[in-house]
Amino acid sequence: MPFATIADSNPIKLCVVIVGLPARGKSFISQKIVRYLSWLSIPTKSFNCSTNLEQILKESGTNADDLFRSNYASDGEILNKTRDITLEQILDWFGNVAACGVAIYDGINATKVERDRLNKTLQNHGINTVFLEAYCDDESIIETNITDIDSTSPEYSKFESLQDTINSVSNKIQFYSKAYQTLTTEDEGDLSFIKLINFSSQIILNHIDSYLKSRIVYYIMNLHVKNRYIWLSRHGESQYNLEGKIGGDASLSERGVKYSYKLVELVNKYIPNHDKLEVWTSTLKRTQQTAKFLPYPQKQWKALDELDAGSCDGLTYEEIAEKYPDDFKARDDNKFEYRYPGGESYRDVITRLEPIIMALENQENVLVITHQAVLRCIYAYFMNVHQEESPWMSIPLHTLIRLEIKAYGTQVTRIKADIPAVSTYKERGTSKLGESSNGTNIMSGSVISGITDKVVI
Ligand SMILES: O=P(O)(O)OC[C@H]1O[C@@](CO)(OP(=O)(O)O)[C@@H](O)[C@@H]1O
Repeated sequence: MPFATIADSNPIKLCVVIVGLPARGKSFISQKIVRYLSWLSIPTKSFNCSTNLEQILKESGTNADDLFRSNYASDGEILNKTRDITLEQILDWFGNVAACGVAIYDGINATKVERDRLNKTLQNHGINTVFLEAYCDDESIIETNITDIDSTSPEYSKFESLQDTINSVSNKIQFYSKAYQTLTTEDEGDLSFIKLINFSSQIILNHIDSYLKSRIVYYIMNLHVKNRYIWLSRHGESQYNLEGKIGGDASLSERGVKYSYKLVELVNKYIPNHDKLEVWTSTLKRTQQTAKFLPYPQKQWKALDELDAGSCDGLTYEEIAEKYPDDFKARDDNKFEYRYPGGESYRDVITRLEPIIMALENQENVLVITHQAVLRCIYAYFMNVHQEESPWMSIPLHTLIRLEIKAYGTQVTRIKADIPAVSTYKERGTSKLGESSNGTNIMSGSVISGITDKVVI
């Protein structure tokens, strides 16, 4: 029986209704919440009003410029239809796909009347609501958002120049601004809401009445939009890796020690501002020995320790297959959920990694040196990898991984250290480990920029 997660302890239907003028970072926040909650195994989906609006405009042959040059009418036919469709999609999702979970209504939701109506309808369908306003009057943030939208948002890819995007967004801002009412406790004190002022420099909370809502608040408080890098590495090859054994607290092999020296070089060469670097390791010897020569502040986190293999700790995969064939098969069948007797599953690791993710969202210039399973979980969060796939990803030894985190996507670059190491990768259906990597493949010793394992929103 797995440990309960916040998904299990909150079997509720929640709709996060986003409020805010264009270029306030609404879609960025929506997508981040989707990614965070999905990573925690909570069914979550974002429903985007402007995608629906575009479709309706197309079908009705209406020119978007004409609409946005007119006066805003809350009950105008096109806007009403857009809201109805978005709401229908959400009700349909809760009705047919997710018995419980979180829907994000990603729209402008400009007026008190519109919000009131939405709140009542959702309540009538047994759906709990929290409004999340992205309020911003700092022109520099708005300008940065427009530039980001121009380079990354599919909605604006049709425009040829940044100036076209600026014009289009400015028209929309003018259109909605005339009617826009910000959330206040005086006017809408009955609503449950989160108001972010100038991203998260100030936050107002009203009736945050459930654990799930407070998790969302805490998460958003840790977000920032600055482009930045996060650096990841497994420890150098360990004695246990050489012997094909899992778990334990072994020291580095000779080649592992070489990697710990090489890592200093790689950091100097590839990490900009490395003088301000912070190094995080687990509490296990092999990660600390790998960090030994790095002259930066170091933090040890118990949460970064390798997945606990329980009664299989210290065995090779072949020994596990022989001694515990049922367990061996059960793990191959569902590696994400399988928990070693007396140990952990990938799901358990994700639960304990939550504080690490919060801290990483809040920070830049961090090098995390940890283990195969833990890195898969961290990587899955940043790269939006599905939970069934994540335990099977290849995270080779002696490789520095750079995650370039941007508002609407993450790009991965792998830097191979050119020091041979065994492979610790076991494919599904076999107890044998993969081919040993001799460090001379095409990636060795060079930076492969632009290897985008996956670009996510
Ligand atoms: O989930 P799988 O693929 O077994 O990978 C996790 C295993 O990786 C290992 C190596 O085989 O991690 P580590 O990075 O700590 O060396 C084991 O200790 C651990 O049990």
